Amino acid sequence: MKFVEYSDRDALMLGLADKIAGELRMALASKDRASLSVPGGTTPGPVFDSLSAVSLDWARMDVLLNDERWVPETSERSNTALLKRRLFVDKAAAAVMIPLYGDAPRPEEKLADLAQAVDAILPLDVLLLGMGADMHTASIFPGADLLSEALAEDAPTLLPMRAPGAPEPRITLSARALKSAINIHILITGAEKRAALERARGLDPMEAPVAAILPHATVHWAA
Ligand SMILES: O=C1O[C@H](COP(=O)(O)O)[C@@H](O)[C@H](O)[C@H]1O
Repeated sequence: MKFVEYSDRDALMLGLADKIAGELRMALASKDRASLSVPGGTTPGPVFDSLSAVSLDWARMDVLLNDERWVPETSERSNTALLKRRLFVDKAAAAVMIPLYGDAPRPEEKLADLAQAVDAILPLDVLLLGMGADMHTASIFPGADLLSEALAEDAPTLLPMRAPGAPEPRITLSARALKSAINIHILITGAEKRAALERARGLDPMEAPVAAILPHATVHWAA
């Protein structure tokens, strides 16, 4: 694992957006289309704000979430709605969104269709992940019903997920799909998540799911 500490959160968000933009530019220089997967939640909004204003050939970009809460876009918990509000604006509005939600009561009903579109763009060129203080990443939670399936080396690309700490069903990229990304970054802020990260480094992914990704990732942190 690589660890980069920034002087403050503004420097973190700007520096990380710049790093990601550079990696996307590199990817677009050598092929027709490139891909970016991003987290939802409360942390990455400022990175999206910066990225959305970057001059890139966004029309050649496929963008998807790492995971989604199984709620419609009208819900304030919808990661898709966050992405549309903060990333798919300005220059980045030209990017193609690969959805992780479909209108059905349960994720299982849409899983095959959603997975087919994600499989078509793997491996991801750039993966940005978040992490919860409980050491979950994407929607791979400690104690989740399909945790061992999501961590398996032969895991499917997408899994439905239900966990004690998650109020609604989720859909998530598996650890296999995440780890296959070419450039992997994890964004965390604050003392609580820094301590959780240190704890996760010594734990098995069944206890600390983010540990499955850490050896492949650069972690970006500011207090
Ligand atoms: O529920 C989620 O949580 C994690 C962490 O979110 P944060 O609010 O602590 O930044 C996020 O990475 C994930 O995509 C999201 O669905």
